[in-house]
Amino acid sequence: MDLSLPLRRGVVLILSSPSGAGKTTLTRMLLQDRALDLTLSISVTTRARRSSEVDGIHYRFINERQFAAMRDAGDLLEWAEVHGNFYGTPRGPVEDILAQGRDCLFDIDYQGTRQVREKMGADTVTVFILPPSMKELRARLERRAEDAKEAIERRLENARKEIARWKDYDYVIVNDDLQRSFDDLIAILRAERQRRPRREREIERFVEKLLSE
Ligand SMILES: Nc1ncnc2c1ncn2[C@@H]1O[C@H](COP(=O)(O)OP(=O)(O)OP(=O)(O)O)[C@@H](O)[C@H]1O
Ligand SMILES: Nc1nc2c(ncn2[C@@H]2O[C@H](COP(=O)(O)O)[C@@H](O)[C@H]2O)c(=O)[nH]1
Repeated sequence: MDLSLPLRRGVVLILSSPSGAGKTTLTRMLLQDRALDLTLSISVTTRARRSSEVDGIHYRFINERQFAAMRDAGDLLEWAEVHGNFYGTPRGPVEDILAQGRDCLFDIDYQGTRQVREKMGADTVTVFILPPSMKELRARLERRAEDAKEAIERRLENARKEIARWKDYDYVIVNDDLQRSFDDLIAILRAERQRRPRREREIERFVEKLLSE
């Protein structure tokens, strides 16, 4: 057995939703729970920074020329144009996290989800977050008050197309009660971490020792 390899395969946990359904809020809750030991994949984007966002923590904010250079150099694991801006996942940090057998959390759209699933296969676990109603989705975007009125309208127009992708996902959560949605996410993560193919090396080693008794 190669002792340099991690005992467990890391989970590639992807959250997607229409804008305003709550995936960023849930992502932050997951990251705040240190015991879960999740690491966020920090995307690059050409979108303007919101007042509540910090460069390097929520996104790396770059211009279109820098984005094209990363994409053309093969430095992005996936990328997509979403609501008129470019977004992408830098490849290096994700590979480092998974090589350590640790889990990586992604907040990306359905186009990126498809690309990551194609590349990472069975390591991928995908969760789609739905709003309880379209009225509440609008209310959340307006209450958040981080985007211009036109940007909110554009996001709401795109929401119907995005919601139609729910069948592409392994799990679907209707984010009505935030705490219940969070609990559901933790249940999904715990169960996925226990799946036998992810723990093959760990269990193999244990059984070897068990049978040698
Ligand atoms: N279950 C919930 N009940 C009430 N408000 C919520 C709930 N979940 C999230 N919110 C609020 O809704 C707003 C939008 O949430 P959030 O920013 O997490 O959405 P998002 O899906 O990440 O959107 P985007 O794709 O635009 O980043 C925030 O103000 C957040 O506090
Ligand atoms: N395909 C990708 N989609 C991404 C990435 N980072 C974020 N996103 C998605 O974009 C929209 C809008 O996000 P916002 O922060 O501007 O509200 C949302 O659906 C995100 O999930 C990425 O690297 N790749």
